[in-house]
Amino acid sequence: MIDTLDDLDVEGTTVGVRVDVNSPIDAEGSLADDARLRAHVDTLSELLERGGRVAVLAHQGRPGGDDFVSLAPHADRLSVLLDRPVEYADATFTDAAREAVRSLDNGECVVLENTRFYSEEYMEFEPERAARTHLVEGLAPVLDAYVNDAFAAAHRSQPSLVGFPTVLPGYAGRVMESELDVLGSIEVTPEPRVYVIGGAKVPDSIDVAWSVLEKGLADHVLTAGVVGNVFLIADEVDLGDASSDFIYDQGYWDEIDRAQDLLDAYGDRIALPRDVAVERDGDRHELAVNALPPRDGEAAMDIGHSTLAYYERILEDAGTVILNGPAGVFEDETFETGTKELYGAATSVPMSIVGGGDTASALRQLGVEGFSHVSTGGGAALRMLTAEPLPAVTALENGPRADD
Ligand SMILES: Nc1ncnc2c1ncn2[C@@H]1O[C@H](COP(=O)(O)OP(=O)(O)O)[C@@H](O)[C@H]1O
Ligand SMILES: O=C(OP(=O)(O)O)[C@H](O)COP(=O)(O)O
Repeated sequence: MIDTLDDLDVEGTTVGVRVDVNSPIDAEGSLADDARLRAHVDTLSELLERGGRVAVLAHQGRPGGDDFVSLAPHADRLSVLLDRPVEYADATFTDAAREAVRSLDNGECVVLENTRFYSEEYMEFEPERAARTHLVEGLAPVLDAYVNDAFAAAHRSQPSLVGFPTVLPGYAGRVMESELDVLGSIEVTPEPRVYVIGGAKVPDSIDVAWSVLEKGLADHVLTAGVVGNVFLIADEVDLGDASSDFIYDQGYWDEIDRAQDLLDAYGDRIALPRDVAVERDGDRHELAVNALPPRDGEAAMDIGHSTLAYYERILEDAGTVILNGPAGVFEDETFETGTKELYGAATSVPMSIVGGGDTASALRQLGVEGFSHVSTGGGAALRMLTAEPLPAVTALENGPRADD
């Protein structure tokens, strides 16, 4: 049982609110999409209107990535969305951060700096250990309560997600509450159930595939995107050096063995791309799997039309489809077809659930709509749809209550 904002006496309370505003960032370092910020407006407005003093905690990107940037643009955008001043502090748990939080008045809000600028926040801990990190020990003393609205990060056991609710009374925000509500009952969704795993987070996707196949939740797993490429290599298809180097550079080479094990165990329920699209002479060029490898330098950037026809046939009979991750490099118009058509076909399935920051932004960009539920989370939604507990939710369940 988790407490929600209905259980929190907000007036005059200093609340640390963990949100997930991890967003695409453009070449100028600005937000390329603000959907994840808009999702948290209800929670933040409610806390502020009820007289809370709000310190916003969030991560952006991963160390080393081009999108690993400060939360200053997020604070500016939140100020517009909340229609009130939102301060930004370039500190998270130091004296400067504590001072920024202490100086809040009722109904005021400060966005603290990207939690992942501190190395401990990019590690996974048991909650008790997470509670002893610099971030939590430094900031918790100036907070009265902790609200977790970051459903999209709830599959991570990082300090800002599992440490704070171990030492402070914890509450689910409105996004967290509604996501848990919708996604908490996967076992009772209509069958057959099809999971589509695309995108670029290969280890997470393979974990999910294992879990749903092992538990009998998935009748079919359709692979696409980089995940599909890893499965093709595991199936001994020669995708050429460009795709292989990309997978190697991402540190996903070991995933090929895991994909192979999965194919050995559940190959009859896993569908692999039958063709891929590469760029040739400036255009999209589709190659059947038996015509691979492509020419030197050509990478598999999307699934092709024969794969689409194959996957659409499977979707025609599905009762539920759960999708995460674009089918190709949708950011490039030449390779948006796979994502547009596959996701478009999924909207005709009686129950269609989509997850993922990039996926949701791809669908908006491509104008694909009509799903039963578009989750703010990708990995988190998938983890939940495997009927696995989310560490950040477990930490809220097990943490102290205001009346303890
Ligand atoms: N074949 C491919 N090669 C390289 N990148 C790909 C391919 N297919 C999809 N992608 C990339 O995957 C990224 C999104 O994946 P991911 O982060 O896993 O999605 P989400 O945030 O929805 O979980 C996009 O930037 C897209 O360009
Ligand atoms: O974007 C996120 O996850 P998602 O891509 O699975 O939707 C979350 O912000 C978690 O980020 P992370 O996968 O870098 O831990």
